[in-house]
Amino acid sequence: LSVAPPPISQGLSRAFREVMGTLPAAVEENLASRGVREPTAIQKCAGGLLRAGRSALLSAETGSGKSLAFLLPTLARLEEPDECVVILAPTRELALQLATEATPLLRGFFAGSREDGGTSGVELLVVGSATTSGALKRARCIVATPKEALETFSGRPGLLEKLSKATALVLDEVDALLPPKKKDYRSAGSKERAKQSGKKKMKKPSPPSPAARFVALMLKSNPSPALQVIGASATASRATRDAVKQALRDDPYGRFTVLQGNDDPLELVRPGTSDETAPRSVVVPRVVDHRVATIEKGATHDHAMRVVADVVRTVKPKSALVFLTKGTGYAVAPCCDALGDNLEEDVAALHDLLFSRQHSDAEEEEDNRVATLERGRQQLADNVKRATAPVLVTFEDSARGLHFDAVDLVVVVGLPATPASYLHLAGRTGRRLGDDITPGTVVTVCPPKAVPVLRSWSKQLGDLTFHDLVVVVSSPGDD
Ligand SMILES: Nc1ncnc2c1ncn2[C@@H]1O[C@H](COP(=O)(O)OP(=O)(O)OP(=O)(O)O)[C@@H](O)[C@H]1O
Repeated sequence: LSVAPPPISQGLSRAFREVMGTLPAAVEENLASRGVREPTAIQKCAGGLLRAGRSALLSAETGSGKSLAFLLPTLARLEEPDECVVILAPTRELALQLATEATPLLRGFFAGSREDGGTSGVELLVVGSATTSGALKRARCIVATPKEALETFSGRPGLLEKLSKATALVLDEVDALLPPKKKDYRSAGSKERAKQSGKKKMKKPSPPSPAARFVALMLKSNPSPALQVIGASATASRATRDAVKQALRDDPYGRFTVLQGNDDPLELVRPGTSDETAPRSVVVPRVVDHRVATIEKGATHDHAMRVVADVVRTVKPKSALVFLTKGTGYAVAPCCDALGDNLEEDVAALHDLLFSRQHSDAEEEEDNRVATLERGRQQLADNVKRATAPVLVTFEDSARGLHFDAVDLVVVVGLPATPASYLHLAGRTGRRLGDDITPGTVVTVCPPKAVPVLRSWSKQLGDLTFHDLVVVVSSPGDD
């Protein structure tokens, strides 16, 4: 099976231009090659606001184009050669994807200008990436995971100077970077009794996360009144906004304080409703079909992968992503081997596909590093588009924000940690391809006891229905 390329757009619609402004021809061409024509709902809601330099949190369903919604306005606002946009992402997989997405756009914005000089201007700061201080100082877009960003910039005045020139700080998958505080669900009575008996556990406050510390470092280093802060996530909520505001509270320049009578400095932008108090709608497109299949409790990874192989043969996907949840204790490599033994299709660890080439050239020259990034991504795209159905295996933690055109089956092995985790896993399918949203199936493979728990999340997940998957058991080679 081969995957149809996204339909070639006939050029951007008037609505898109109204939302995103006039874009250079090279940017338009790049968008056209991706089938972009009309703005998505979140792009419509957020485009004008972000172009005007406002800070905001973007909340819209998975696969709905949040990345372009923040990339286009922020890159378009870069003017001076030393200005830059800093993007934080919780995983290096997502950081790599964002850097890859930003590269041609940035080139498009600066094509022909003297500073282009053959480099993309996008620098990636993740474990294993090779970057230099010189490249970071010249970068127009720095994409990083929080720990690596913190380690690179802390205590280095030469580089902190670069942060002072940032026009925007983007926190992609913001609720993973700055998780909302857990609520204390104990009743008032039980809290009072615990207080009186003196038994209330004095919980040590946890130290600030690397993301929170990087945000603080950035605010301290950047005195610009125009610094824009943008967060994005399918599961961004008012609680997320409170968590972000908490991180912005100590801004030494007081830029994110709500002044009476003024607009909120961090608007929560959700398409479909102007009422922030309205209940959350489903955040995975309705075209996604949710199913369950069972394995024995405590099943070995061999047994679990035999069931996953049956699921793949039953659904017959173009491409599948298999997520191993933490609770299973399964490791990726043995699961890849076991699945490979049970399937004819190629099975690979997502991590190997994304990063194998990256590691090999730690000393590469600057130009080559950009090429390496693109090659890695191209390799991935080629693998996913091959004639056989590739099956990629990874941990649940690496799911957030990843986009692969061809994935029409997601297999979740074990029960995800929370309903929100389920949504981010499920949301790897049913994603936008040109003007359409491709349908997909999500199958959770878990012990029978976990099924009622999954079904009990149905309401929270926007009234999703989990049907049983009738698995066709067959052996490799059967037709
Ligand atoms: N206006 C558009 N028209 C057509 N395709 C688009 C448009 N905007 C974005 N896309 C494409 O939609 C796909 C999904 O976009 P993106 O990865 O930004 O989703 P997302 O909202 O960030 O999802 P998630 O919440 O899962 O991270 C990408 O392939 C992107 O190129």
